[in-house]
Amino acid sequence: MTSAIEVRDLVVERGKRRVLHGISCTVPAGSVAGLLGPSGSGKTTLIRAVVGVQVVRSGTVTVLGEPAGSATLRRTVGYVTQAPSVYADLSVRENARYFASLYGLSSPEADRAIADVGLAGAAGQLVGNLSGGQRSRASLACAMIGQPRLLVLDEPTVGQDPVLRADLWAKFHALAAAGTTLLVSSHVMDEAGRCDRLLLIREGRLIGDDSPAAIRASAGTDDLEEAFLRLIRGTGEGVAA
Ligand SMILES: Nc1ncnc2c1ncn2[C@@H]1O[C@H](COP(=O)(O)OP(=O)(O)OP(=O)(O)O)[C@@H](O)[C@H]1O
Repeated sequence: MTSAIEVRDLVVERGKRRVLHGISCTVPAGSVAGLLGPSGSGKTTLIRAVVGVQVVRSGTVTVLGEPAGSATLRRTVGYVTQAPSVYADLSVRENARYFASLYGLSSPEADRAIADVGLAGAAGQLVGNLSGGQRSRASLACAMIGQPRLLVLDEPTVGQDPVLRADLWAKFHALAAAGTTLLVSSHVMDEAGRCDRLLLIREGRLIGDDSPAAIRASAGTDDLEEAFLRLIRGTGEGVAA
């Protein structure tokens, strides 16, 4: 098994507080890994460390065999933050074509990414006039254009309706089947169940790193939401808190 992400003993301080307390985990290449945990538990901080924009106190983060943040990873890691990073005064198509041009790619690739996120019908609209959910998908399309080997998505389905969420998850799995690795943070439990592997963080510590089925078994319930509550509260059967 090749790893796309390897985190070893990662300690991060933000402000004067320690927010990650020695996290170690591995994400296999070509898998969809879900990152879950209560608000403020450190998900975005871990994501920032993986994409190489977070100063770390100690430990290592290796991405596709290189130290996180290496210049060589710029073209191979795509990152979509919670705040959409597209130009409001350009149309969806103009945004996508602009990002395509940065990768030396052509218009058809940009148009394909727009269609992949279900925005073909809104391609001519100014991003500033889109709904929040449409804007997030425009941002996702721009991140997918360069066909990154690792796609890191911070809450990509917020504001999407159930049909679009299902379509996006189908797309994520299609990308994984083609070899892309996805690290996806989410608060939505039915989405957690769609991941190959789940990383569960509580107060800056990893308290679960397994398949959804194994997480259910370890918490002693078939209901993933209840399993998370038990693990978060430290009341699961096999909880390593
Ligand atoms: N710029 C910052 N300076 C100081 N502390 C910060 C900063 N950003 C985040 N923190 C703190 O770091 C901790 C982890 O925050 P992080 O954003 O990683 O959590 P999260 O799990 O992604 O939360 P959410 O689900 O609400 O987005 C929190 O206690 C937060 O207050």
